[in-house]
Amino acid sequence: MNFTKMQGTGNDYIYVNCFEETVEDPAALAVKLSDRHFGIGGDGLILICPSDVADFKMRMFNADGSEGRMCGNGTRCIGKYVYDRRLTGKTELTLETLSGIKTLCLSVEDGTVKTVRVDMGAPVLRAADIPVICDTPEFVDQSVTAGDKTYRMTCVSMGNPHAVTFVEDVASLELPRIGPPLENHPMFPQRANIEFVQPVDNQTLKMRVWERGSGETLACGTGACASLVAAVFNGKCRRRARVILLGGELDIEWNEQSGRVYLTGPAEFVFDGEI
Ligand SMILES: N[C@H](CCC[C@H](N)C(=O)O)C(=O)O
Repeated sequence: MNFTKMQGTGNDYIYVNCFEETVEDPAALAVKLSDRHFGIGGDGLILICPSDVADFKMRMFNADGSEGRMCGNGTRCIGKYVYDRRLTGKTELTLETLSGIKTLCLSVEDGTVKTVRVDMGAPVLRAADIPVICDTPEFVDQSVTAGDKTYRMTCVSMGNPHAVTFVEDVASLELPRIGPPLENHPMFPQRANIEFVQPVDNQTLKMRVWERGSGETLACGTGACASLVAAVFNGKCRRRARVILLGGELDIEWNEQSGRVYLTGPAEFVFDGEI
């Protein structure tokens, strides 16, 4: 089977073109191939599939084999893949995901995609829809105790669940220790992606992420969107900001008129291979 390794701000996935390949058990394949010692190595597996309702369809699997409902960095890489590999000549695409149809706008230079702007849709804050188990309609700036610590968290869904907490210094955090108790907290019946955000100024956020099913990744597109929304809700930044991640930078805008979040960033090929 042919595969392509790609990365968006360091969030690296193994991509399989399911117009040409058939993947019988994607969950098991994601676990096997994501292993950075015994497999190809990646944050998970992404299938590029035909769609009856959009130009293409994405299925995304975390490194633990769980299927995610949306992947911002992954959508940008799919945009680059399908344009550069001539599966389409369009620079405005629709992509079917488990969290609805997303629109991608490809910026092309010298015949290849450099950056992609993704309409990520409107954020969801209703607790029951994230989902978060709590006794309030939304979960904004409320306490969560996990392990030996209590955090002030704001929960947002971008089609997948996120819990955002604001910190003084992201660099000092030990995510492998503090991430799992939050990811698996009983208040998150479907687990959650956990973002640690250090506001730099009202247009710049630093962020690290402990991802549901993949652990710490160098970037998380949906997490950057959730972080921006949470920062606006908590009065920590304007509706458009640069999010600085370990793997690079993303431009996130929560548009006031439309209420929709836009994610803009790079996408890169790493290598092609066959297994
Ligand atoms: N890295 C992805 C998010 C993966 C989310 C996944 N960990 C889950 O929701 O289970 C992104 O760029 O949006």
